[in-house]
Amino acid sequence: MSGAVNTPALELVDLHKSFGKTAIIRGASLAVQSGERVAIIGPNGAGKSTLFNLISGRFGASSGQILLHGQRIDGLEPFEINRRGLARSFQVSNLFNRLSVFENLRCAVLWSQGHRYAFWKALSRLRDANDRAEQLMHMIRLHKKRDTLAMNLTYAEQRALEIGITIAGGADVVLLDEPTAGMSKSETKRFIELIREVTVGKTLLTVEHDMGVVFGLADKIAVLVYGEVIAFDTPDAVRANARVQEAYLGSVLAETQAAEARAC
Ligand SMILES: Nc1ncnc2c1ncn2[C@@H]1O[C@H](COP(=O)(O)OP(=O)(O)OP(=O)(O)O)[C@@H](O)[C@H]1O
Repeated sequence: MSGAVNTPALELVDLHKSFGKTAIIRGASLAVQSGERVAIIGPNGAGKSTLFNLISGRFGASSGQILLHGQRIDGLEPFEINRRGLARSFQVSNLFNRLSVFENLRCAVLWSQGHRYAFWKALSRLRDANDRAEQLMHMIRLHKKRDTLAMNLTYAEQRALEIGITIAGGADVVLLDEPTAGMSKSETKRFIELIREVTVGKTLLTVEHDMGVVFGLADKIAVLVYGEVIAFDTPDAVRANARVQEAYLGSVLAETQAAEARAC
């Protein structure tokens, strides 16, 4: 055989998770290559959020392995996984509402550098953190809101700030949980562009219900049904996959088309 085999940026190997006697993740396997943008889709209750919680270390797996760049991360604490280069978006509630955009970003940068308990001592002298926060603020297009308190931002701006905080530490594998949930169509469109820009060169995993976002953003789609990845392929291949049609996508696409027809 010729050609080197690339180590996946993120790999799940026969992952299982049960809550009590109930098996939720039932042998999920997935290999995501560096730089790929992957959307995880599946019916309600399929285990998508649970999978994110396992990958980010919030839940421990019942069995199986999770590898980040070939190194096992299952069993590590969330902050250890974060320091190894995997970041997960939190919901808007993770923002410091009474801090400004700039201060939120600077806190995130300092935390990622391990200044968690000392950041108040010499903020103004920490030039690197200030520079990085400025850079992030431009990336997420909130530089004109530099001194606005997080609580006074629009919802879409808060979600952008949340993404800035997520990538503040320079993680190269980024997990976003329904990044456009609650946004209008035009906000969603702009937000997809923003996500594309800020994740250039990174590996991205999103959990997503909105098929417009899925097909607009993802290089590959992983379909999770009853805790198993039943398909992992390009959007076109997944759309054409008979098993996916039967288990999930057929009904979702029909609903989407019916909703669009009603809206016309
Ligand atoms: N901490 C927990 N304890 C017990 N059961 C849980 C826990 N977390 C999730 N579950 C159960 O696991 C199943 C999968 O939930 P999960 O939220 O991962 O699905 P999902 O695919 O993200 O669903 P949705 O699309 O509706 O958000 C559900 O039946 C849920 O009730």
